[in-house]
Amino acid sequence: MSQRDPCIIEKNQEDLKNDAKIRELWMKSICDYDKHAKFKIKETYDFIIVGAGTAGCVLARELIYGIPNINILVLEAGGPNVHSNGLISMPCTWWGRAKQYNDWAAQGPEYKIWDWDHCLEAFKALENNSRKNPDEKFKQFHGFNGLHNVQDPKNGMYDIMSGLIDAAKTLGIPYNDFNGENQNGVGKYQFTNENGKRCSLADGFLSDALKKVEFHPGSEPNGFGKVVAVDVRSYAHVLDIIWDEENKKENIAIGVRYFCNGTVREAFIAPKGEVILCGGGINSPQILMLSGVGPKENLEANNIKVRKELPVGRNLLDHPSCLFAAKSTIDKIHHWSGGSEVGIIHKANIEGKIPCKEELFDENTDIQICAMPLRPSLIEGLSNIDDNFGRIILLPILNIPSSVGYLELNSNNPFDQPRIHLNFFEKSDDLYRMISSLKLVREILKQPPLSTVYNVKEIGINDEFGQWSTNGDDISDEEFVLERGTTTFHLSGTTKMAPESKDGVVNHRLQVYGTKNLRVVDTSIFLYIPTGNTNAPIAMVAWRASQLIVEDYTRKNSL
Ligand SMILES: Cc1cc2nc3c(=O)[nH]c(=O)nc-3n(C[C@H](O)[C@H](O)[C@H](O)COP(=O)(O)OP(=O)(O)OC[C@H]3O[C@@H](n4cnc5c(N)ncnc54)[C@H](O)[C@@H]3O)c2cc1C
Repeated sequence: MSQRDPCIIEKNQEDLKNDAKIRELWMKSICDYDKHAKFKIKETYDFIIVGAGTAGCVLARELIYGIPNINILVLEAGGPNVHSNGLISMPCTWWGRAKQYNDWAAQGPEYKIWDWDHCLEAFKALENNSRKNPDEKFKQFHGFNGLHNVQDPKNGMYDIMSGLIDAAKTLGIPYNDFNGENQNGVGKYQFTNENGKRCSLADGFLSDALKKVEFHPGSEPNGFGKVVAVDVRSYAHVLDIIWDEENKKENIAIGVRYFCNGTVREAFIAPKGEVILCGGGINSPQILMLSGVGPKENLEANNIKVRKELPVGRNLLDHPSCLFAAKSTIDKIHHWSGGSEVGIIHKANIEGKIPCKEELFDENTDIQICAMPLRPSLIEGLSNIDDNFGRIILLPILNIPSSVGYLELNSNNPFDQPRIHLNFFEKSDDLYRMISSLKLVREILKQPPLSTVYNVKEIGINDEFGQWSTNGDDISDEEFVLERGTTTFHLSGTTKMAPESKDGVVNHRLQVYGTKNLRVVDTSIFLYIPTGNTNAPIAMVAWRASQLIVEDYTRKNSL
């Protein structure tokens, strides 16, 4: 990848202005928003999918091809895929892991549909891995015919990244291809890439879903026909769920209210249809709570009538991380690869010490360190860094955090962000494990060839992306972690899939307890946060969910 194209930068700035304008319009109109207003347009669909992120795109594609003669409405609060900015197109890593799925399945016999065998089948169905000459072991864990492109780095790797691998090996960290059976060790990532650009699920799945358009004339002489297609609306912000007021006790979802083009609209589902929330770990719980499904206290405090009391917004999970930088005075980094080329996955020491040999070989890993080369002067937003040296960025991520957060409504305004309490490092073992990983990072940087050939020197930990603390001497590791620890954007767990008696919000088929025609399919449903990046696991969940929805729809139709 060469320097950022000035046209792209200009376009991004234009997009940002538009976003601000749209938001301003939303805020103005929402002040006048009257829930009892008469709506002019009545739209009916078999499925309404809320959110065209990872899960929503997979689901739209799998449902439109999986069930004959249906139409689907996808409502997306953000802009169309083509408006995504340059940063979103950067390549980055793909990583999924197996073990925890059997824990999901262990919750009861009905949860067996989520055991590792079922999940692996779904992972493979999604993936189109372009590895040349994959061996049998690799084939066991990867798919080659799906719509989600996964590649090895196209142009090889920077020498300094090979140096990092050698330095890690010097410390006794084993080399491993961690996209296979075991995750511990140092190795190279694969990317969700096509032609050097990050390939989203919208590129693979939503584009394919949009290709299916059929018209079926009505059977009666003057009967209406039906368009079989996926209708995607961008800048369409879902406000809440419309319930069947004639059967109040049953909490039957019949549609959604959404805001688009300056007005509040309604869309409805056909009698056997469903509303499927794919708004992500923050917004799906928010929509549920705005619709009266959630913790009684928080709903009542915001003047929302409680329809079903459930612990929505609890169990907020994320992977805390600390961005750590080292500078090489050897001028060998000419551009930003834009992705984590190398990873080190290890078990941390619970007392905050450098992990010992046994821990480095332990397959029960709890830390992932992503490493990438970076030349700040080439990156928009980092121009405040006045030197022109190359850097290695190392990002230790706590893959199995003990601390759990929660979110709650700030108000009943759908455009008001919920209050998010991440509670990072609340449990001391999280803090010590992160400190252990930082110490390991420092040890790696001291090893040859990093210390010899590349003259690598630690700079410190990131402060709001770009301002590095001077070095590790003037601030303790504990302060480093507590002050600079940040999100990895893997927010999950807020409508967890578990029995209702165990604080679940959705059942094993992802249906919201105490409601009808309503599911959640996104990272909110994770019981435990996956021990790795979340994009592939949630795509997998959406693929599995599509099978469950097809089964249920077929069953309803045969009655
Ligand atoms: C900056 C960043 C970098 C990341 N990098 C990686 C990575 O390298 N590897 C990895 O595996 N994971 C990565 N992730 C995490 C990954 O993107 C998420 O885990 C994944 O996208 C979650 O999928 P989802 O379907 O649950 O939600 P999302 O993909 O977030 O989709 C939710 C969609 O719903 C829409 N929406 C929300 N509210 C409403 C509403 N009220 N009405 C209508 N639409 C609504 C949103 O606009 C969004 O499009 C990254 C995340 C971020 C933010």
